[in-house]
Amino acid sequence: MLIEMNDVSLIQNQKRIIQHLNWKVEDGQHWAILGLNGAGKTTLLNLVCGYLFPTKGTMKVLGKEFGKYPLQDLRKEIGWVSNSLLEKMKYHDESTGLQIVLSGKFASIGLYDTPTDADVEKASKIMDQVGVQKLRNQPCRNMSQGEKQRILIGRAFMASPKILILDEPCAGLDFLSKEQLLKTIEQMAAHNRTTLIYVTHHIDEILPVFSHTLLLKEGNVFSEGMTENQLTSDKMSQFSATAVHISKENNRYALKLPDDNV
Ligand SMILES: Nc1ncnc2c1ncn2[C@@H]1O[C@H](COP(=O)(O)OP(=O)(O)OP(=O)(O)O)[C@@H](O)[C@H]1O
Repeated sequence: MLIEMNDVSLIQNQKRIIQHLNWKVEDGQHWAILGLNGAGKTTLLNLVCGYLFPTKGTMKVLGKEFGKYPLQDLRKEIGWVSNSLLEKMKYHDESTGLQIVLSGKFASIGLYDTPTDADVEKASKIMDQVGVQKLRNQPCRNMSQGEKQRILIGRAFMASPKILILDEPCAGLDFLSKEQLLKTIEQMAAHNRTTLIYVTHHIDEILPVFSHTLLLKEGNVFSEGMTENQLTSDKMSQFSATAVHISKENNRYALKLPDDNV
């Protein structure tokens, strides 16, 4: 079991942000977390990475109970690609694609340590998988946002994490860059043993590789389980308190609102 949360609640500033949450992630699964703004997605990720502690309930991540194991060691096994990481790339404008990917081994963003030949070989292989070999010697300042996202995903794989959190990776990407990034994510899932947790507001980003989906609402699990049982018109209408229609074509989900609900 990779993540095990039992009746977890989190209260901050007198506000109950997470309420009686139960969630289990097993080896070999890939999860999507879908929630509207303010549902508690970021808070849930902060709990998983040990940046926040449950007020009530118990949780284990990678089999380790919180408070009984050094968090530093645990965090090395969890990658987190987020917008704030993308922001930090601004301070490494001169670093090349290869340097950024390599730096994942040392949990830094720029490269301050000397990599071995084996590290460079591993980084090169990852860059092939992520489709960014052409950015090997290109400084970050010349990269598009979509290219930076793929470089950051490559950087995360450099540490061979057991869990990789992809926190709204398609936010701000144009439709072509988004499709390219989704393809990259699918490929990485096929080539690595890392469990992916993909956080999003949009159901069209939930690719077939995400076997399981958690619908998070008001800090609670609205529903969870096999993706095809979550992304149905009935369930999504209840979830969003709006009549919505879900369709699936070429293995991709789409959501449509009736005209009078817009
Ligand atoms: N420290 C805090 N004190 C009080 N309330 C907080 C605190 N941190 C978050 N919240 C509230 O908890 C709720 C969940 O926030 P969170 O950022 O986890 O949601 P989210 O699902 O990630 O949202 P978004 O999709 O908009 O990024 C929000 O209503 C937020 O205002």
